[in-house]
This record gives sequence, structure tokens and C-alpha cells, in this order.
Amino acid sequence: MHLMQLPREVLLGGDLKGEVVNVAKRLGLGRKALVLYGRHTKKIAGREVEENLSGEYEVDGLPVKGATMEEVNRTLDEIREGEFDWLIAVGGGSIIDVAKLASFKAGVPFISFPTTASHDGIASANASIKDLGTKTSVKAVPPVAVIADVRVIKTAPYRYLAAGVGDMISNLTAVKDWQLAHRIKGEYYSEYAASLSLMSAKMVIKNADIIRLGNEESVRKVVKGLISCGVAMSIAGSSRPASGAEHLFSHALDAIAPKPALHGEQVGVGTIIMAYLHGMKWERVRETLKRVGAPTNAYELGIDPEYIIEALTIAHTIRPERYTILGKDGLTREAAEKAAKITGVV
Ligand SMILES: NC(=O)C1=CN([C@@H]2O[C@H](COP(=O)(O)OP(=O)(O)OC[C@H]3O[C@@H](n4cnc5c(N)ncnc54)[C@H](OP(=O)(O)O)[C@@H]3O)[C@@H](O)[C@H]2O)C=CC1
Ligand SMILES: O=C(CO)COP(=O)(O)O
Ligand SMILES: [Zn+2]
Repeated sequence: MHLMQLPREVLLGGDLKGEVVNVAKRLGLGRKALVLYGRHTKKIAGREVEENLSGEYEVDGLPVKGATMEEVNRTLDEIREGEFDWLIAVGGGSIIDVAKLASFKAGVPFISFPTTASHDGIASANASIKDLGTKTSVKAVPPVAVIADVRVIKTAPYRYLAAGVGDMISNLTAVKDWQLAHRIKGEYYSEYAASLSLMSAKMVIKNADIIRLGNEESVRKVVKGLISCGVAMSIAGSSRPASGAEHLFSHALDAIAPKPALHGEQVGVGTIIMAYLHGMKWERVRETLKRVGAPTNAYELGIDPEYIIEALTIAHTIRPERYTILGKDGLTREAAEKAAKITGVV
């Protein structure tokens, strides 16, 4: 059986902090709400969302630090002790993922209120959580509603929007890896999910110059593309349409680099290299990232080339069951150096 779960409402608009109450009412959510936010996103929108809700609901706020299993468990304890009926995540990908997994484990719904357009986990049903040192996605639930306030998202530094482009362009190599796994390992493949995911990647290639403006139209385009990627993952029943070897490379960097860059920035650079390995037009990937002002090399990522090479050689070990262009044995150091040099990444 294949179960596809999708958000019931998706709101995209100018000033939506006050809309949360109406959404919660329409969806018939219970009396007690828990607002999850981070240190920054509390000030950006979290506190205001909490205040707006307090007129109609019993509400409490919970600060969350990063997407780790400890934070998921802490949130779960809070939900159980406080007997909360639903959650709302006000933040970047990390806060949303913590809410997603806690919501799944506790069996209570959650609303996604993104403060950045830097990742495609806004509407997806899978959560990327760091557990025992490494991070990859696990099955969870999608938000019951997505409330994307363009004005809030626009307060994020431009770098975050460019990272969102990186997370979408990565679908090009993710889908190629998926097709490879389908042919070589007989893995389930969904033509529809793959097409939907590729649509977002093609959209950013076509609209790079508009996105570069960093205005409300840019934010709308990127958010819609990211939501579509989330839907593609839900249709596939896994992150396959949006996560291949370029994501393994980024997860490896998160594990070894002293100061990793943004998820979307790292997967964007990973896409350049994996596109080269697939024999695809990697220059087009690099060109798009350049046009939107996203990093295309180690220097721009702020990561020492040594970590880039190491991440390339260990990426295949991150999630061995996910077959990609890296194969079972991964890249040799020489092959990693060659690919990174040819593509200008180091
Ligand atoms: N589940 C899925 O399908 C997917 C999950 N992901 C995951 O999402 C995460 C990446 O998300 P990303 O958003 O890049 O990073 P984070 O959620 O880790 O946020 C990075 C930083 O940005 C801050 N921030 C958030 N919003 C704003 C804003 N408006 N202005 C200024 N700063 C802001 C955060 O603040 P604060 O300190 O308050 O949190 C945090 O310090 C990764 O963990 C990745 O694995 C990515 C793609 C798909
Ligand atoms: O980041 C994601 C899709 O963009 C989720 O991917 P993972 O399954 O690699 O965590
Ligand atoms: Zn991603």
C-alpha cells in the first residue's frame, strides 16, 4: 500500500501572522497549542504568532535548538506533559523538522510557518534529524497546513533564498540517481513524482534572474517551487525525488566540517559535482547558481577544500541503502579531486 499524505491548506501571502487563528479554526484544531521557534525566529515571527493565538487558544512557546533527536524527544515530553493538541513550527528547516517528527510520534497535527525559503522541507512528510552523529530523513507526517508569509520570509538574508534554489536544482541529479537505482536495483520509481520534482529545478533555471532580485515575486516563486518538491516527496513516499548523491555529500559535510554552510548551499555545490559524474551539463547548474548568487565552490561555501574532498569520498557511506552515482564503493580520493577540480569546486 502507498499512503500519500498532503497538507490540507497552503496559504501564501503578504501578512499572515494573524491568519493562524483562522486556519486553526477551519481545521478544527484543539484548544491547546504549542509554538516551536528558534532563538532568532522567536523575534522574527514566533512571539507574534504566539500572542495572536493567545486570544483564542491556550498557548505556550518552546525554544528549539537544531534538528536533533534530543530536541525531538524534549518536544515530545513537552507535548505529553502539557497535553497539547497541536503544534506550529515558526522557523527554518531545522525547527520544522523537529515539529514534523514530534508531531508524527505524538499523533498530533502541526502547522508549518516557514521563516526562510532555504529548503524544501516546508511541506514534505519526511524529517531530516541528526541522530547518532549523522543526519538523513525519516518518515514523518506533512503539516496539516502551510502558512508562508512572504513578508516574514523576505526578512531573511538573501543568502537563504539562494540556498532554496540550491535545494531545488539538486532535483536534477537526485532524479538521475533515482532512475539509476530503478534500473540497477529495481527500486520503486514514480514517473509523476520525478516530473513534478524536475519542474521546480527547471523553474529556477528559467527564473534565475527574477529570483536574483530578491523581491516578493522572487520569494513567491521560490516558495511555490519548494512546496512542489515537498509534494513530490510525499507522492514518492520518500525523499528520492529531491535527494541523491549531492545530498549525501552535504550530509557528509555536516558531519565533518567544523563550520558547515547552509543545507541548500552545500547541496547546490554537490549538484555541480554529481552532474559532472553523471555526464550531465554541469556547467548549466553552476551557471544558474552563479546567476542567483549562490556559492559554487569551497571558498564561497567557507569550507576548506580538504573537507570537500573527504566528504566526496565518504558520502556513499552515509546512507548505504540509497543507491546513487557514487555506487557501493564511492569515489577514490583521486576521482574526488579530479571531479572537484574540473568543476572548479576546489
Ligand atoms: N525534511 C525535509 O524534507 C528537508 C529538510 N531539510 C533540513 O532543513 C535544514 C536546513 O534548513 P535551513 O532553513 O537552511 O536552516 P536552519 O533551520 O538550521 O536555520 C539556519 C539559521 O537561520 C535562522 N533563521 C531562520 N529564519 C530566519 C530569518 N527569517 N532571518 C534570519 N535568520 C533566520 C535560524 O534561526 P534560529 O536559530 O532561530 O533557528 C538558524 O539560526 C537542515 O537540517 C536540512 O537537513 C532540508 C530540506 C528538506
Ligand atoms: O533535504 C532533503 C530534500 O531536499 C531531504 O533529504 P534527505 O532524505 O537526504 O534528508
Ligand atoms: Zn535538501
